[in-house]
Amino acid sequence: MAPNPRVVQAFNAMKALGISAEEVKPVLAELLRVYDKNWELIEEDNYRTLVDAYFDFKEDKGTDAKKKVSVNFHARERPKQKLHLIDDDDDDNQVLSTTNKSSQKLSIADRKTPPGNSSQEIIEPSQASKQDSKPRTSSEASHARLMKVERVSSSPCNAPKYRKTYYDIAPSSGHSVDYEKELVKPRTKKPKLQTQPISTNHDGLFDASSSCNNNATTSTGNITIASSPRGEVKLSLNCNSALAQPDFCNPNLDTVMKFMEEKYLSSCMTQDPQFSMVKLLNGLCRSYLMLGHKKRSNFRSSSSNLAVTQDERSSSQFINDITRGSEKVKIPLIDENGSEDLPKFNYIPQNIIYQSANVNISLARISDEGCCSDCSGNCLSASLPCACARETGGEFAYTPEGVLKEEFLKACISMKNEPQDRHFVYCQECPLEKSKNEFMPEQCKGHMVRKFIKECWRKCGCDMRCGNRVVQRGIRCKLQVYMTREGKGWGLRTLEDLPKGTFVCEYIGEILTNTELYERNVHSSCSNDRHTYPVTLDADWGSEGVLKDEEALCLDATYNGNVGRFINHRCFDANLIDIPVEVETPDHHYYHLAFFTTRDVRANEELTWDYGIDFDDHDHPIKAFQCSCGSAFCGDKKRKGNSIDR
Ligand SMILES: C[S@@+](CC[C@H](N)C(=O)[O-])C[C@H]1O[C@@H](n2cnc3c(N)ncnc32)[C@H](O)[C@@H]1O
Repeated sequence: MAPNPRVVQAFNAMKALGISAEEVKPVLAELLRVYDKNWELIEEDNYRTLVDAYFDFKEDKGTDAKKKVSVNFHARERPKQKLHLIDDDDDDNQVLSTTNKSSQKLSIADRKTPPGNSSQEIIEPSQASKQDSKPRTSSEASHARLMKVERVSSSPCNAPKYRKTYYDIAPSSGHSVDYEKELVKPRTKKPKLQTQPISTNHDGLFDASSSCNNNATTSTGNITIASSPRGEVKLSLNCNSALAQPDFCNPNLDTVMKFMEEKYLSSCMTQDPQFSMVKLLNGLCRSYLMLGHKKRSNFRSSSSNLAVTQDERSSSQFINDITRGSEKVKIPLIDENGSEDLPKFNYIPQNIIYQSANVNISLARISDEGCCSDCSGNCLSASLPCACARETGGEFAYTPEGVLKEEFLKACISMKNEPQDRHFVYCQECPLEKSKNEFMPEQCKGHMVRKFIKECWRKCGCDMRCGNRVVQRGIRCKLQVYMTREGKGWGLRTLEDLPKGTFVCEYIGEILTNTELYERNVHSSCSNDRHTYPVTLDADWGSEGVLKDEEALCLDATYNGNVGRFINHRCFDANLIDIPVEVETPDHHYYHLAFFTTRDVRANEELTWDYGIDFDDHDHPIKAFQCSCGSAFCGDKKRKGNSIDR
């Protein structure tokens, strides 16, 4: 009978690797039995399954130890650039040092992990053939392979254990130097893996731009990705002592994976259109380092599904990104004392209508005079300001650098801090008063006239990079939510210097009618929540006749909001100012409320804005609180001081 051509081909493929048909035969027979004669599974990836099974078989039989295949990722002679195959003429049994001491890198074969160094590898593990289950299809088979991620170190702080992977790691030769291990090179022509070192910066950040950095033995933490032409992929994370502090222990790999899944798979991939592998690997590095720096990490889901890391010794709490990937920047939260409950709210990057608010967004409502359809590119670089600058007196509010123009900012600040009588308008029927007493409303107490910014929008001819589109492009600054020391609860600070006039964030929340807010407040008045989060959108209230209920709006960030909900109040000299911004609605019943810096703000300063509240007004939607803003101009302090004097 003519031999089965598939068998012949398999033998030929193995022969090319220096393995004889005699040796392959029993392995192939066993594979055919396990895979129900599914040749595709055996043939895919250039007979990878067969090769793996062969080596497993050899090892299980405990034949010649010298034939063990080992793969060296940390060799001193790490290939500096692209992939090579191991030279056929390489000496058998050549001993390679796995770790360059000066590089501080460790092989997974190291029995002892020196303090401050760690290495774990995520390796596509051994073939499914080693498992009992029989995959039915090729995709099931590869899925099975991918899903199984072996942990090199079984428990944090323990020395990594040897384990079988689809490449065996030769046992230590009993070298007396902890950092050095010997690996026996294969006698066979097993292709050497291509290693491509990818540097990380000192935050443990994966740096794609430096992925061509050939210096694989640099002492900075890095990720090494190795692959061979046969498709084997090995990802090795290295953290050096500069990154790992004394309390660093290898985090449990399952924990890192779970953390990654919660953080990235649920947020980045589903919500972030900018999701990329670089981001994911960045996250992996960060997560690994972060979790490693904690003696013990646990995950608990608050109502907002945020992954919280707690350090049990210092009881500090840390959330890597409260936005869950919904902003362009991550916004971490930290509570150094771990004394407070975590904020319970749902992060939303854009306002959302709760129920009855009438927010009429339609292109038809934007007149041709209300947009710049003839513009293109960047409106700020046109010789004459376009129609969108009309709202701000024929001049754009922004500079080409993207900050607010000095004069515009100055005017906004002075209207807020030194309001003149002419800066107030009075409603015929004030929605605020009406919600308090529908049948016998009191007289309107007045609403401050506000200067608006008007940004270009969808009907305009310019593009998204137009300098007159700042707020709509979202948060760009590095911010952090932290627990204040003055008893104000959570606060927001900047992690970088911010020039005067910089856009920081919007105040985002549910869009409620004033009546809805009032009812919400009545219902929640018995709750113990000491903080309140509403903002009235009353910039235009006095200028029209009588507003309908669904036109008198506010934003409530109590249950749904963005980072703006954490900005605390400061009397008079706050470093942020809230400015109304018209984007998609030409009427000013609804608008965006954007925060800009009032001066240069240094990194780590708390960001504050003046809520404009009257501490004597107990009916104000923002519940009165004892102000600890620390400002020399604190209205609450003055008020108390006066009442004591009296
Ligand atoms: C919009 S929230 C600000 C974030 C809030 N601190 C938190 O922990 O969620 C407003 C609440 O913060 C508190 N707050 C803000 N500024 C304050 C200040 N200067 N002094 C004391 N409490 C303040 C008040 O309880 C107020 O109702």
